[in-house]
Amino acid sequence: MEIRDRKAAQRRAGIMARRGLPQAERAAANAAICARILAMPCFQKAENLLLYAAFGGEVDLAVLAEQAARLGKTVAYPVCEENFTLTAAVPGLDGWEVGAYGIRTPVLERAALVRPEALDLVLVPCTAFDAVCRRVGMGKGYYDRYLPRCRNAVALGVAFEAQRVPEAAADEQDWQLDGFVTERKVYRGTDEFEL
Ligand SMILES: Nc1nc2c(c(=O)[nH]1)N(C=O)[C@@H](CNc1ccc(C(=O)N[C@@H](CCC(=O)O)C(=O)O)cc1)CN2
Ligand SMILES: Nc1ncnc2c1ncn2[C@@H]1O[C@H](COP(=O)(O)OP(=O)(O)OP(=O)(O)O)[C@@H](O)[C@H]1O
Repeated sequence: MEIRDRKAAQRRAGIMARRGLPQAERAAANAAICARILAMPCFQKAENLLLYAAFGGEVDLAVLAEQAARLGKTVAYPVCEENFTLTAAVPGLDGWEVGAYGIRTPVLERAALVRPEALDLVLVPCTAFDAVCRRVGMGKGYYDRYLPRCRNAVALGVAFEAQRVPEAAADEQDWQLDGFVTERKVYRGTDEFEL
């Protein structure tokens, strides 16, 4: 099978897997993942974070966002712009709308922007991943284009164990993540940073 087709199949299966988690299991896994990230040096040291607003059964990082704000960290969210680029935006007062793909998104006009080089930690959603931290996303390449610009940030994938596959269908363009966090453990992708 072509890599493109394997990717599409893993994407479909991963979306089904993350949506199919029973409510109680999902809640427990979300809590465990947030607790795990909270304990990581790469989170504790980070001043500027890029999170995401969960949709389609993704790991929900709301508890982590709350704690990060309480700790005085800057918490930005991705906004989809032209040519599949992302902008990191910190929502202002009354600063949310339903944006591209039906995802809750900061209103750019009321947001403070964070430059990609200023980010210390990027939490990356996925549809499927593997133990060496290859990632399959939603298929538009937003993060593959954006992560190389975040040259000072730890890129940490976030997923449920149910989304893990033996070998993710990644290609040359797919950005290698520094690690992946699930409810079970932290997987290490590179040794560039302390996680
Ligand atoms: N929470 C969250 N925010 C994010 C992302 C993400 O994966 N999760 N993104 C990460 O890139 C960007 C948005 N990328 C997206 C790309 C495609 C589709 C989408 O729904 N595509 C198809 C259907 C996909 C399918 O079911 O196979 C469509 O357009 O209909 C959604 C988001 C930026 N924000
Ligand atoms: N760094 C890049 N520069 C330009 N185009 C890219 C880059 N990375 C990926 N693309 C293109 O984007 C499209 C989608 O890529 P891919 O299937 O890897 O997305 P994905 O990683 O699953 O999605 P996402 O990052 O949005 O969650 C492909 O056509 C690919 O060629």
